[in-house]
Parts: sequence; C-alpha cells; structure tokens
Amino acid sequence: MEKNIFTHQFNVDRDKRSSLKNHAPLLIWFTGLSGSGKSTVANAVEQTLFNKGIHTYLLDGDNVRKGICSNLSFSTEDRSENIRRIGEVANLMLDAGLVVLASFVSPYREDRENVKAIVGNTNFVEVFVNTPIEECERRDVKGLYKMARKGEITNFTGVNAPYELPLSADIEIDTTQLDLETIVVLIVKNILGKIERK
Ligand SMILES: Nc1ncnc2c1ncn2[C@@H]1O[C@H](COP(=O)(O)OS(=O)(=O)O)[C@@H](OP(=O)(O)O)[C@H]1O
Ligand SMILES: Nc1ncnc2c1ncn2[C@@H]1O[C@H](COP(=O)(O)OP(=O)(O)O)[C@@H](O)[C@H]1O
Repeated sequence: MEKNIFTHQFNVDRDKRSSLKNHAPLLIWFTGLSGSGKSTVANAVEQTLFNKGIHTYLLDGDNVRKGICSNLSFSTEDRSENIRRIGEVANLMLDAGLVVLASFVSPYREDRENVKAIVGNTNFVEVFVNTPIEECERRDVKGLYKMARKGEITNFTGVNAPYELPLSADIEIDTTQLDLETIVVLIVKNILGKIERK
C-alpha cells in the first residue's frame, strides 16, 4: 500500500508540542454498551481535566460517525474500520500534544487492541464502562434497545451483535455501583499520574 512515501523530519516535534502544553499526551478509550455511560463519564472527565488547564479533545459518535466515518454502517467490518480511523485520528491528536478521550462502543477486542498498537501501549488507557445490559436497556436513552428487541435493528450490540469483554482494562467501572462524581475522581487521579511530564 505505502508506495513512494517518505517521512519528512519537521522541526516542531511531538515532544516540543507536549512541553509547551506542560503535560504528556494520552488517549483515554471508553468502551461499553450503548447506554452504559461512556459519553456521560467522558464528558465529565474532560470537563475536570479542562478546568485543570489540560488540553483535551473528546471524540465520539457525533463528531466521528457524522463526519469522517459517515459512510460506515454497524457491520463487523465497518465497525472495525470506524475504530481504525478513530485510532489514526487520535494518534494525530496525540502528536499534537492533546489528551484525547474517545467514547465508542468498540465491541471487538481486536479493534481495541489495534488502536493500542496504533498509538502505543504507554499512550493508551482503556476504561471499561461495565454497566449491566439490564440497566442499559432500562435507561434506553435513545430508544434503540426497544427497536432492537422488536427486530427493527438487526445488529445492535448486546442484543443481536456481540460485545467482547476487555480482558485487562486499566480501569473498570459500573455506573450502577458508583456515582458520576466518584467515577470522575477515580479516573482523573489515574490520568494525572500518567500525563505528568518528568
Ligand atoms: N447496531 C448498533 N449497535 C450499537 N450502537 C448503535 C447501533 N446502531 C446505532 N447505534 C448508535 O451508535 C452509537 C455507537 O456508535 P459507535 O461508533 O460507538 O459504534 S462502534 O464502536 O463502531 O461499534 C451508539 O451510541 P452510544 O449509545 O453513545 O453508545 C448508538 O446510539
Ligand atoms: N453513575 C453514572 N455514570 C454515568 N452515567 C450515569 C450514571 N448513573 C446514571 N447514568 C445515566 O446513564 C445514561 C448513560 O447514557 P450515555 O452517557 O449516553 O451512555 P453511552 O455513551 O454509553 O451510550 C445517562 O442518561 C446518564 O445520566
């Protein structure tokens, strides 16, 4: 694929951008069922980091599936391509020195591992929002579970499409066990330790 592509060495590199920001870049990857709380938690974590002067960007369905991935469906192949593109976009943002929060169902382990490989192990924190499906379905924030149960959506994660559990998430939370404030404190504490410039 990569034919006749040469890397140019630019003066302002990743480390210089990061030093200007006074913190290291990091990708915080939220995975979990629809309605598990990914967006709510990511939003609150971003707000807290922002208030501390950290340069952040939140990638989620709104700015990805309506834009760079607007041609993709929810088939297994298209979900993989969705996650791959997000991984590459996130990697550019890490290069720019940002702390990136990504909130995607990302139901396939291999796709999540692929993102980790794209950005590098040490730049990746996996947050498994492990809320029981019964609770996600009870919330049914967008009415999609109801549609899936009626057969109006054929490949809805958790109902008629798989969700592969993370085997070694860095952080695991159940939003039925902890309130939002507690979850944010837990995650932010973990993140601050990782983005401190030595
Ligand atoms: N078939 C199917 N399965 C799962 N989710 C679906 C589906 N169709 C639409 N939606 C809505 O799209 C959001 C998930 O998009 P993602 O880009 O995160 O999905 S994936 O990571 O590519 O699997 C997801 O958003 P969240 O509820 O915020 O998770 C749903 O609202
Ligand atoms: N402790 C909690 N943490 C996060 N969300 C919670 C919590 N308790 C209840 N919720 C609710 O659960 C819903 C989760 O929806 P959302 O964040 O859109 O999930 P997702 O992005 O995973 O689809 C929201 O209505 C939110 O208010």
